[in-house]
Amino acid sequence: MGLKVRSLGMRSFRNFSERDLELADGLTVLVGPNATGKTNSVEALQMLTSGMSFRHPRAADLIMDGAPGARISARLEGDGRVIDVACEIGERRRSFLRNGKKCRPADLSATLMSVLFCPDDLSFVKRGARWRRDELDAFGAQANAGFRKLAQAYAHAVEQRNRLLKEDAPDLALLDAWDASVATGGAALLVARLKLFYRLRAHLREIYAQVGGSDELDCAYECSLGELPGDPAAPERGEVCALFSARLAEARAHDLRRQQTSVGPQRDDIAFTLDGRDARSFGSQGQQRSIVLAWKMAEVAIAEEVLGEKPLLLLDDVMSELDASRRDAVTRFVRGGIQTVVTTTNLGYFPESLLEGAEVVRYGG
Ligand SMILES: Nc1ncnc2c1ncn2[C@@H]1O[C@H](COP(=O)(O)OP(=O)(O)OP(=O)(O)O)[C@@H](O)[C@H]1O
Repeated sequence: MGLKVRSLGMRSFRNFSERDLELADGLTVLVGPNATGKTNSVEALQMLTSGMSFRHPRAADLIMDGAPGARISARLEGDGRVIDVACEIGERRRSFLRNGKKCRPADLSATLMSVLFCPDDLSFVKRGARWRRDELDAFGAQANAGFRKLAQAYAHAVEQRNRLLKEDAPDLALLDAWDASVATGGAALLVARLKLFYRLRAHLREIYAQVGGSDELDCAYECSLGELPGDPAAPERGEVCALFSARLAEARAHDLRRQQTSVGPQRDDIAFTLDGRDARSFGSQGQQRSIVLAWKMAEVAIAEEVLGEKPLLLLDDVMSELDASRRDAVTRFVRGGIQTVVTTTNLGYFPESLLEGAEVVRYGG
């Protein structure tokens, strides 16, 4: 059966002074009018599973107006295990707890992962490259604590190099040192990213056909360093580092002028094609939505491979945005036995047969 979230508790969190809810093993539907706290509940569940929120809030934003602090907690149960996870939020910081002991955010996702699909994701294919990079990195951080560290270390190195580039007369010896750190950290992050990307790609094409795509979907990792040596899915880290160092040296004059680092994983992108044509300009809105749906389902498949159990699926207000055939694809997926929390203002988007076994939690009114 695997681990399931049995219950969620929120204290002084967002618009809730005190709210507890029970979750079903299968589908839980949070239904109610706008601004009643459905997304806030999904956010709490995401924080307690992935250790992060898709809204990237400051700690203070999470605390109910006027309260000194907030607490969210969940009980996970399954296969004879009971695990309590919590997050205590103060004005400046949040701390995570696992069975009452302080832990790292990564320890929560190592217990149970989650995959979130929300309205912002619907424009995943055509939005700026940052959205696709962030999606890959956020999923990588959940799947592997090492990935999280690599991403943080690399972001720090690039930030320091950019800070130096902004000085009036940058110390070039120091710039050499930051170039070395950026190249080493960037190569490690890139190798980890590519490994994850190719795993997702392997599932994506097949899942796209299952969600109703009749054309052939493919995706490519567009690397700002140019073509990488060796196997694109598993390049050798030392060779990537050497290439990165060479690119930084070539770009130095340009970077000094522009005062920022112009090459590296922070400039990469993921491009999708349908029958070989760019999905951004050629794909219909429906096809682009099928691509992101397939991408999220591919994340579910990888999460299951990583942890040996299905992740928690969080669907925030997306049913109303999908047409009937894509809603059917989601319904089939949910029926496949994944614990799912869906928010909606209208139960009419769900077939009667699906609601029969679901826990329906009403918000507002
Ligand atoms: N720190 C906070 N303190 C008090 N209220 C807050 C806080 N943060 C958010 N809110 C309130 O929570 C409400 C939004 O809740 P949420 O986004 O969960 O709505 P929702 O039920 O998902 O609505 P919709 O159906 O429109 O998506 C807003 O009214 C907002 O003002």
